[in-house]
Amino acid sequence: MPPDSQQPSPHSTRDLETKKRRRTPSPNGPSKKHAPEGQDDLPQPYNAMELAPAKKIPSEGRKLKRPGQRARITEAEREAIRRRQIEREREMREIEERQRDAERQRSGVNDVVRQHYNAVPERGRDWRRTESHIKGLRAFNNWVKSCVIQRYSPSADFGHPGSGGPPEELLVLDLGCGKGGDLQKWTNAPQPVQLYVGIDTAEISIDQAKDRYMNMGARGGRGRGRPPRMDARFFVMDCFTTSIDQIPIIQDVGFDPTGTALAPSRGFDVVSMMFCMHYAYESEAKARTMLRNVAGALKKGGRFIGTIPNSDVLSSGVVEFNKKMKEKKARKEEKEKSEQVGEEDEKPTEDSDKEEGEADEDEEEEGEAEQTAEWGNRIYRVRFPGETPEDGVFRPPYGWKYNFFLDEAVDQVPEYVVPWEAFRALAEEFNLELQYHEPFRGVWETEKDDRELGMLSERMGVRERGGGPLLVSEQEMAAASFYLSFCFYKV
Ligand SMILES: C[S@@+](CC[C@H](N)C(=O)[O-])C[C@H]1O[C@@H](n2cnc3c(N)ncnc32)[C@H](O)[C@@H]1O
Repeated sequence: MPPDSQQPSPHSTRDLETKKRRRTPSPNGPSKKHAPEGQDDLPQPYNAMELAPAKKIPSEGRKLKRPGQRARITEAEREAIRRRQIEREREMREIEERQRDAERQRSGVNDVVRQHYNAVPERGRDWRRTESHIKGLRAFNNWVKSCVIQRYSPSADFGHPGSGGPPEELLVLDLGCGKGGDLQKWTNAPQPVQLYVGIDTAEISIDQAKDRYMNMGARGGRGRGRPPRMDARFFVMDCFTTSIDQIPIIQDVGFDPTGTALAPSRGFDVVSMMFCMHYAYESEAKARTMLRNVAGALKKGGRFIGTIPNSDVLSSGVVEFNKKMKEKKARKEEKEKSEQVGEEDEKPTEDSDKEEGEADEDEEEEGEAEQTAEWGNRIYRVRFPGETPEDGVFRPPYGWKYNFFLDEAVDQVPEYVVPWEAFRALAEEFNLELQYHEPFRGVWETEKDDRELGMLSERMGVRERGGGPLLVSEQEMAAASFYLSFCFYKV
């Protein structure tokens, strides 16, 4: 509803604001025309004029309603009125804040994530490659995703000399596909893709993915000037609370609703989850629904590939933080003890109470004792809102929320730790067997000298041409090192 709408909601801030203004006399006194005597507190139809700035009120309207009244109010009374007004405004702000909190609780984490991704602007390929502050990181992350697609999307018999005939084309399901950033990578996959199905909870991202697909042919690649050969379909759905078999094409390809069937003969060849699965680790129910969707959609021998934050990095971060806090606490206790001994030895005088700067130091230590684990650099930041395990073992393995910030991309969105070993064990329940697991830095080390992937890193702007230096700064590399890539096989 536009701000000047005729019918504000009875609870809207605008309405509260209007009431507030009616009760608070303008410094120029009330205008007869706009606030007739005795009607200040009566409900009145909303009138945009009432909100007009006080300077528009004509000068004769400045007369006080009861001359002399002002003189009867003492300074103390005026101060009390001012304080009551401040107090009322504070209460109002608290009520509004509580309403917003309740709304956030009702709509849940998924809505926060959905709204965040819907709001991220699509700034185009050229901007991402030239203007972005984190173009090195973007290029590196995209290159790692390409490596995983190139290495792990082909079926086991693809390219084998004895297989004969044209290669079977892949059916690919991309969960949390976002704005379709991987579409081009799939059209360049070694084994051709017949069908790509992209699902995401953010409806605006899905619209942008559709546009991207429609414009792909025109921009180049295999389908230069024509729509790409790969067929693509897009759907909006929360894949962590809902079974994706509600989507007809998922049923058509083949879906096992338990996700645990052995050797299913129908299904997708590949399910991909890039930078997305960690949102499912809010609860066991969500993680299980997510894996049921993944495993239920895969046929025997199908690959589950993806990238997620590396729980080893998160564990080391919290261990280091808790160690530091423990050392500080010990130092503080030690200091307090020695002060007590000192106090017993000599009677304190006012002067000997505190040395210069001592109070500040104490306050600083106390403040830090209340801190929660947080680290990062100019590009990325991780902050746990609550306590974290001293030994770095996230137990139980669900619901370990942290807020994540990534320059230009993710603004304090809640994410959840995916404790690697627990995830691997859960995946096994769905007959998903681990094939590959590599932190991003390791992907660089092992693939940078590969003939094709090395060349690709140059074309994508990860390193300079001719095997030149990395175009990814140290800070960007630290942010990239937060992630790992994986591949499971459906048995
Ligand atoms: C960091 S983006 C990654 C997008 C894409 N996979 C990529 O690599 O460019 C994370 C995506 O996960 C999606 N997502 C988060 N929770 C989801 C859910 N419950 N169901 C489906 N998608 C979800 C978000 O909307 C967002 O588009």
